Amino acid sequence: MKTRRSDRLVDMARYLLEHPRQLISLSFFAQRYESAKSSISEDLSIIKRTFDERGTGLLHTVPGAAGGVRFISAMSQAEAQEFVAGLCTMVADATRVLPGGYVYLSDILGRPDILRPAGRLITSQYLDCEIDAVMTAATKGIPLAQSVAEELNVPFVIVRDDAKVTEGPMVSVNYLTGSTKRVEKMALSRRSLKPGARVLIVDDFMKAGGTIQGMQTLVHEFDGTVVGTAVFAEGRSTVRLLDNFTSLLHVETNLANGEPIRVNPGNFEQEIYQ
Ligand SMILES: O=P(O)(O)OC[C@H]1C[C@H](OP(=O)(O)OP(=O)(O)O)[C@H](O)[C@@H]1O
Repeated sequence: MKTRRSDRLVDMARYLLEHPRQLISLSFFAQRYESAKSSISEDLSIIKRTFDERGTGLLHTVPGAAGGVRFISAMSQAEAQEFVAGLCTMVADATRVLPGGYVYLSDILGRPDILRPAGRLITSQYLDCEIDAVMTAATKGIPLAQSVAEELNVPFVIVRDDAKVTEGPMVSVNYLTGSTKRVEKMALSRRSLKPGARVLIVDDFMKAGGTIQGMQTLVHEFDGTVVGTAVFAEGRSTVRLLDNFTSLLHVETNLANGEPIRVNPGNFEQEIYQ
């Protein structure tokens, strides 16, 4: 039975949002709603206009017989600025300061209402990048990595600080923790990444960057490519082992003027879209 336009628009928008970065042919929608391709094409124009006006994300059209449409999850500049301003206020709490320049974030990174927009904002930094997997280090980076992976519609892989029998054969690397100048080990199951995988590295917090650097080394052990590195927050550190990364927040503690904590927007690209 032919589906009315109003019903098609609601269901089509939901389907697109639930299948980000997947190319979906007009024939698929035409069969799903028993409607003509010309009607589907008009439907998609309405959805694209609304998504653009509301900052929902991008709807790319791929022309040709093998073409279709692809929804790209993204966050508009206005929404990003408002979201990060709220995070700055939330994190700028002296009781969050931990020894060694770390900050307690686990409550914030356990909230779906924060993880979802944080995943969209991080994803927005890589709109034109092809990404096969998200990589994070156990444990605190896992919720954020899952959110980013969901917005990219790709798997996320978890690097551990020790080999596990239950992970099968593993690839391990040693890395220098900049903060404590100790040599540490991290390992990833051989099954986790295909050779040549394009990987986005995500973590909750970066201080010296040793953990991130270790994950970058691991990606190269799989002959992979590091597409980018994104952290929820970067702390200040006398040692900084890498400088090419994206952060949502910049956190300073133990400030010279006796201020317990200062939180500002990180270095994420604000001119995302719109
Ligand atoms: O930039 P660096 O100096 O390497 O520090 C950032 C590390 C340290 C901390 O993890 P831990 O608290 O060590 O481990 P877990 O996430 O398992 O709690 C954080 O989650 C980052 O992964």
